[in-house]
Amino acid sequence: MGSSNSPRVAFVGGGNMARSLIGGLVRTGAPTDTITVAEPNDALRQALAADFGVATFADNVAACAQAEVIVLAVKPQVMRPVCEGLCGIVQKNRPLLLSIAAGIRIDQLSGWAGGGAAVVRSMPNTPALIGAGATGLCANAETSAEQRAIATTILGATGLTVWIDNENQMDVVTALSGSGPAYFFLLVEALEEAAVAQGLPRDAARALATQTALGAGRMLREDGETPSRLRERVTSPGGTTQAALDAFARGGLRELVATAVDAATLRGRELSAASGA
Ligand SMILES: NC(=O)C1=CN([C@@H]2O[C@H](COP(=O)(O)OP(=O)(O)OC[C@H]3O[C@@H](n4cnc5c(N)ncnc54)[C@H](OP(=O)(O)O)[C@@H]3O)[C@@H](O)[C@H]2O)C=CC1
Ligand SMILES: O=C(O)[C@@H]1CCC=N1
Repeated sequence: MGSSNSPRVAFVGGGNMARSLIGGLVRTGAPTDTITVAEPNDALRQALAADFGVATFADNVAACAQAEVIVLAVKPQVMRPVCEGLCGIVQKNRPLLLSIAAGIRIDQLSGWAGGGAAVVRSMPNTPALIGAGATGLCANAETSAEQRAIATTILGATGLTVWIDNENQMDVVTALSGSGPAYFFLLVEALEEAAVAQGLPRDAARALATQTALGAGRMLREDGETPSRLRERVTSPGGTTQAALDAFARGGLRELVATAVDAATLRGRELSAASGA
């Protein structure tokens, strides 16, 4: 962003994910007077105003009054009343609705806001906080090419963006990259515990596990080789890595990962079903 034609963006919900997206926008040069935030928590409002210089509101409609884009950044469980409360302003001004909520479908968002709205459903992740996010996005037919480009700019300010054509696949995106950081954190936790159990001091175990995760992640992105080829390069025949990988295989690691992703995908579908049509 960062020009006089930056769109006016209102965030509804000023929690963790909204903070990371606002930070990305401000870092990449969006004028702070184009950003407003609605957030019920007084302390959060004050922190957002102090940290980013954006205007904050306790009232959702007031925050969205001038917005060309409304970023819906509340929990899935409160999305319905939030959209219903914005119905009047959406029908009057026809802003783009840009949701980051897990599970909630485009037709639900549009219907709750009175119908006919341009809607982009997206799924960012917490590395957005440090500009290393990964976001899947999906638009409905009412969304113009210009609005898609705006959505790409907003989410792209925090990292990689990937457009998904089939909305049904957004629950898989949620299960993969939305929840995914937690899977890698869990693996690092488990590696640290295992090394401590073998006698390594905790500080050393955490530092080595953390740097190994970073190094492996950078190789995945920068080396150009497939994950399986990179794994093979570490694995000397009859060596230590092979012994560990055999133990993972005996424990059914791949099947367990598939079961976990399936559970997260199903949970996304349950979240939308629980909110009604
Ligand atoms: N955390 C993650 O890793 C990811 C989360 N998401 C999605 O992002 C969304 C937000 O998650 P996250 O930032 O973690 O959650 P947070 O709870 O940190 O943020 C949500 C904010 O919305 C506020 N809020 C509650 N009700 C309303 C309302 N009626 N109007 C306006 N604001 C309201 C909450 O206030 P209060 O706390 O006072 O209720 C809270 O500050 C969710 O839909 C989630 O599915 C997407 C990708 C990754
Ligand atoms: O756990 C959740 O439901 C949210 C969505 C993806 C990451 N956190």
